[in-house]
Amino acid sequence: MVSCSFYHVAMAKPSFFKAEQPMAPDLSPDRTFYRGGAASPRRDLVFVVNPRGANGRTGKEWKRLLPFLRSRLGTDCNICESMTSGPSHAIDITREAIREGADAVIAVGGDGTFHEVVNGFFWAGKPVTTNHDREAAHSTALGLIPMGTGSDFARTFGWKNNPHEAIERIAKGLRSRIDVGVISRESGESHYFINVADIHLSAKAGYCASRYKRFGNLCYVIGALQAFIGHSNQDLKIKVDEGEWEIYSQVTALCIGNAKFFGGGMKITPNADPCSGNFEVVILQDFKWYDFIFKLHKLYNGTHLSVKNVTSRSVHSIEVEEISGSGSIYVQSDGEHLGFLPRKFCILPAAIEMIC
Ligand SMILES: Nc1ncnc2c1ncn2[C@@H]1O[C@H](COP(=O)(O)OP(=O)(O)OP(=O)(O)O)[C@@H](O)[C@H]1O
Repeated sequence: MVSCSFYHVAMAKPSFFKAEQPMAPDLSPDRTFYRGGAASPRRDLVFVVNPRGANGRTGKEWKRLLPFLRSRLGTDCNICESMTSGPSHAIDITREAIREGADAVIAVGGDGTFHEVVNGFFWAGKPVTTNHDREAAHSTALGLIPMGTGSDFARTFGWKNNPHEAIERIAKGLRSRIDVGVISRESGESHYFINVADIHLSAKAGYCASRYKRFGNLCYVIGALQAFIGHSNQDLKIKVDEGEWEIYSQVTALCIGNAKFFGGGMKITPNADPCSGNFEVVILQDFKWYDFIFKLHKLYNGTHLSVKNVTSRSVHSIEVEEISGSGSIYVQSDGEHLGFLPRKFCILPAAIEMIC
């Protein structure tokens, strides 16, 4: 059972705050939570809110949203809110909520916050599970109230940055199992992603864009322009589905899609489907700066796969190494800077149950 009122995770200050009205009188204080059970169906929903998301708009909008959230979900659910205090805090909150048996952990913010919540579903290479033995069959669902700058993951499902619609989805409670990507390297921890991981120019553009989030979606344009400075296409070594190494010459960007959109609405991997058990890998080769001017509209509407020097393939795993040995080829996942090549990307089919 999640104790919503004062709950401590790795930090000194409480992480969950009860954001609901008093408990219904017919429920005993030491009640057990069984998802979907007939006896006591009150569910613990933990909302992980990034108050700094979308340049601070998420925090303000969340405050306005709470009364509606309470009235729509508070009758059947215990609503716990937890504000993130900085980068990576959402990971700790999520792990703790799952261990305590939360029915769902719902990210409130953009793709970065959602990405951290997804990473909180795993620890030391394995899914996090509840501490309560009696709830061995229990699994915590993942939810999203998109309120970010780009909110790219939500676009694959056709969801808008509309919190009221998101709350209706949570109230309906429909769930589907979706795939998650895992990124590894020879040394170091695994890292998880749910939307798109990408390499080289686009990853560098994302890294640059993150410094200009105060300009809203314009940050992606500024980031792309900045990334072009000093950019050169690179030959990369690629191994797909544990096959032979192949060389792709003059790669501009390599994108691994579990879902379709990145960079604030660019439909980069248009055939990706988070329920398919595969990634779609799209590789752009030998692009010049003017190609982006003439082909940008195709990248946005997802019709770029027929363009010269663009290839697409469906894969379960892909390893990517650079040939030049510069150690400076950017990697990002879900819009978050991850470091530099080499990396291996594998799909974990149906890894998480998601509120859809
Ligand atoms: N309290 C906080 N203060 C500062 N940064 C935070 C805080 N909590 C979380 N963060 C960081 O803010 C980053 C961006 O947040 P988020 O993704 O929610 O919004 P966004 O960047 O505006 O949206 P999008 O990623 O969809 O473009 C996250 O990666 C997270 O690490």
